[in-house]
Amino acid sequence: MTEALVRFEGEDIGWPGQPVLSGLHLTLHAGERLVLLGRSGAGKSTLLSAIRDRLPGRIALIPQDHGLVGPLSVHHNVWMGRLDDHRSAYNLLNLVRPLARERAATDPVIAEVGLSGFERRPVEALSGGQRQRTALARALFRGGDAVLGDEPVSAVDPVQGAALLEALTGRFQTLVLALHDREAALATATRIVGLKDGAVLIDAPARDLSLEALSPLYD
Ligand SMILES: Nc1ncnc2c1ncn2[C@@H]1O[C@H](COP(=O)(O)OP(=O)(O)OP(=O)(O)O)[C@@H](O)[C@H]1O
Repeated sequence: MTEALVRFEGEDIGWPGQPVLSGLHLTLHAGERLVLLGRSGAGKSTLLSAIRDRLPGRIALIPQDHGLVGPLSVHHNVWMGRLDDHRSAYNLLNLVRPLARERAATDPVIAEVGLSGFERRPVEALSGGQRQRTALARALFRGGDAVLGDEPVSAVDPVQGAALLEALTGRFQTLVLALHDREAALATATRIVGLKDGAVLIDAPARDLSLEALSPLYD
């Protein structure tokens, strides 16, 4: 078995006095593609943030609200994925006027998510799906040991979503994603954790599961 990255051993996860998941047992290993499923409010975001708090190494995040800066361009938002790799004077310089080398660095990931031509467009002038793709490009640009994504392809169509999930699996060794699309989950995950009624109802290799096997999560 590969290295254990995060371990929960019978813990309550949630807010003080308000556990969302009680007595959670879960171990995340390097190289896993873990997809969290469950109805709205089941605790997927809560578990993602608990995993994020403990995950070692360089992590790329795709938050549910995208976490973009509206008045800034697509280039700047993507480039912010590597803000902590540079000194602040350099960052300020690129913020005032994007440097050719930084544009050359972000252009390929912007193209990968299908946003070529939108590099200079302020994010606030984009559609919901285009914003989501910008957040995805930022994670791809950041790179790292793992990516955590909260509904990272919810605003794009299934074909585009499948291509974007493939881009993530190609870029990161370890993935933890909350998804609502069960077919996408089965196609992407090595392991599926299904949450229901404050507990883990399903924890199994994706290859052993089917759409039918997932339906009790949504009853
Ligand atoms: N800041 C908070 N303080 C207290 N309770 C919260 C807070 N945020 C969420 N909750 C509660 O925690 C539970 C789980 O929410 P969570 O956002 O983890 O669910 P989810 O499965 O990600 O839902 P969705 O699919 O709608 O995003 C819900 O009952 C929610 O009301």
